Amino acid sequence: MNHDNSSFREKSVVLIGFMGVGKTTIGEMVAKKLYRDFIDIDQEIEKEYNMATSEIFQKIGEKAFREKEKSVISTFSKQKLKIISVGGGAFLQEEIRKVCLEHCIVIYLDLSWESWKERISLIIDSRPVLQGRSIEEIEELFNSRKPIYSLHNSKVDTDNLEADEVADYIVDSLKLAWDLHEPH
Ligand SMILES: Nc1ncnc2c1ncn2[C@@H]1O[C@H](COP(=O)(O)OP(=O)(O)OP(=O)(O)O)[C@@H](O)[C@H]1O
Ligand SMILES: O=C(O)C1=C[C@@H](O)[C@@H](O)[C@H](O)C1
Ligand SMILES: [Mg+2]
Repeated sequence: MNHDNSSFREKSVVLIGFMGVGKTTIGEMVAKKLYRDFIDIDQEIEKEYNMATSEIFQKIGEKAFREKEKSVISTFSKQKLKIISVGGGAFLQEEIRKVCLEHCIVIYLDLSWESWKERISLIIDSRPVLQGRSIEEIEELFNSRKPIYSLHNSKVDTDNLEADEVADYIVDSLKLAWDLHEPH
């Protein structure tokens, strides 16, 4: 049941999915195409602490990062007309799942393990959760995280798609959904 009275068209859009699936890259493109503000939750947290995520994990700890993640998402998800990329671990927290699903359109970016593996070198240095883990352990983490992303309004299979193709697909899907929800 939807408890949010704001019109469907004004709802913010939240992108979820495992680290490196492209939430930040694609979210920024979607925001540009729709003339909306883009909010990247990891970047908001980094701005608040004036530190990179790895440094926050090291100096302040993951627990504090997760608390901040919850409060930042809680604030932005209640605002209208935003395109929001959350961190890959955000949906581990029930309160975050709840607030996003209640106020926003949640889109899950899915990617197969085979395709994801090819991208690891691009992200390993800036993702503390991946550091010190073997590839087998990362695959286990990848699979164990899947159920948390199963709560969403829409899923996009991004295998074999360039980031801008995924962004175009999301924009087209949103426009269709907005038209369908238009009062007649
Ligand atoms: N569809 C795509 N095809 C190829 N490369 C991509 C695609 N989407 C993103 N990338 C690349 O993968 C890397 C990770 O992307 P990005 O930072 O957007 O992931 P993310 O989902 O925001 O990760 P995190 O949850 O850790 O914030 C970037 O180098 C980006 O250029
Ligand atoms: O998947 C995760 O647990 C994380 C993903 C990144 O977006 C950051 O939020 C942080 O590195 C943790
Ligand atoms: Mg990101």
